[in-house]
Amino acid sequence: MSSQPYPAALHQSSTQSRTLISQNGQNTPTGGGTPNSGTGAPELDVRQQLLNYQKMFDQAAYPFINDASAYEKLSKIGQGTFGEVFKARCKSTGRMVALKKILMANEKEGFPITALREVKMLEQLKHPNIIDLIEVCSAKSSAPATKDRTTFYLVFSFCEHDLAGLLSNPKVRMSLLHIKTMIKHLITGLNKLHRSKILHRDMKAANVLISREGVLKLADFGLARPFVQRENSNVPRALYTNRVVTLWYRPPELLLGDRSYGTKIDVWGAGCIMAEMWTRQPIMQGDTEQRQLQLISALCGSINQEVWPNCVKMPLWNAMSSDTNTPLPQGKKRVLRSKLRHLMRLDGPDGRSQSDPYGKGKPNEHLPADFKDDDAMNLLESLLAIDPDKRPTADEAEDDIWFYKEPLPKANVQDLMDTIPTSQFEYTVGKGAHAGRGRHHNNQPRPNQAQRQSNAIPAGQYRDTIF
Ligand SMILES: Nc1ncnc2c1ncn2[C@@H]1O[C@H](COP(=O)(O)OP(=O)(O)OP(=O)(O)O)[C@@H](O)[C@H]1O
Repeated sequence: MSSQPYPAALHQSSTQSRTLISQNGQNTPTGGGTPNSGTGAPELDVRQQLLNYQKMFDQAAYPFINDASAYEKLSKIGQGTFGEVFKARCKSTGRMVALKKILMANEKEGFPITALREVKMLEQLKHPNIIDLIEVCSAKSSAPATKDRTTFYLVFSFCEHDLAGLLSNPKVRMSLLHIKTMIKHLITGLNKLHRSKILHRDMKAANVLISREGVLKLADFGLARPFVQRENSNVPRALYTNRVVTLWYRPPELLLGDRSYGTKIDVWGAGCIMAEMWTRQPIMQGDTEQRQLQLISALCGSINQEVWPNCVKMPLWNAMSSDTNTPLPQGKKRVLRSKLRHLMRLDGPDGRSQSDPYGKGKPNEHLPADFKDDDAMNLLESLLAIDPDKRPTADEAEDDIWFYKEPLPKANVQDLMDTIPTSQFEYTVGKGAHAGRGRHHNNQPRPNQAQRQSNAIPAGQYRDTIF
């Protein structure tokens, strides 16, 4: 495996990279000038220019990028929105990796800017609880239709499991200690991300991977972006795209059209994931933005100025509240605590195994009848506060009292991993739980998540429900 740094070109904007990487070291793009280059050369039509750029990319040499032939592809493990993901083995070291293919098909600007952003951010994010980008590598296609076309891959250290897969497997029994350890890892990874001034913007159980050694890693930085800390509240925040975060994990401010959101959108996602550790399914599964708001109100209480003074400033507040079938119903009590308490008391403070991971059976008989893990519940309540300003920062959450009480979180959940014979990917790929993973930025829930809930749900039909 190469320990070489990423190529210089990858540190530049994609436009710059076109001029920085060339076959013979000359710093000029092949294929003529740009439409208004002012050289007096005849302007090329756009299509021809694109072909020229593609040709330039295909002909270029990438001296700092390893050839993908250093890896032996073993199986396809995922179909991301932006390309396929393969499990592969490094031929020289035997190390298992995940190769994420970067789709170049419609890329007008050479190396895709989204992938470039992902690479740049992951470079800064070296942390045990964040997926490790090992390198970028390239390969020439041998298929007749795309012969000699260059394909790039992001090479990640391989993780055996993802949290969505683990939670959907009834054979995986998690103790309170396992849950606490994994939540601690999740929040520690998120804290590293936010301290590095990066928003994840796609927090969900499917984007949380777990290594064979039982260490949780935040993954999928395809939607992540750097942010600027607002030092002075009089200075308006930058406006970001609102269409982020998979619907079921999307917080109220995004659903109400906020474009100057901050780190608390990820904190809400962490709260949804924390609750899912007990419910074993996403806690609010709406099929439209309006419905998602209704489900949030049904579980977390009505959204209004009493609980969130600034809610009326949200761009869609008026539109949503004047709707005759309003997605912002009033008079709804917050029932998160009462709904989850039963599930949470299924396990003891000593971290004994759950007797029934789905909470359908009797509560743990070793526990006093009035046992409740109030500290876990208090943390969860705060992560899922309707008002983003009332949610803790990841830094505050990492320091939560729950993590300092028995059972203390461990370094890893290796003992849990040892009870699972095969990789979750092998268990689920092709069987539904991870099939057809499209990124879910629109109104349609991702099929894999719908399929996770119950075998009784026919393909294409989704529950519109709270867990
Ligand atoms: N390091 C890894 N180890 C094991 N599997 C991985 C790894 N990285 C990604 N995968 C698998 O590939 C899938 C897609 O990867 P990823 O989420 O990064 O791509 P994406 O295009 O952003 O996908 P999505 O559309 O699902 O958000 C993951 O859900 C996971 O199943």
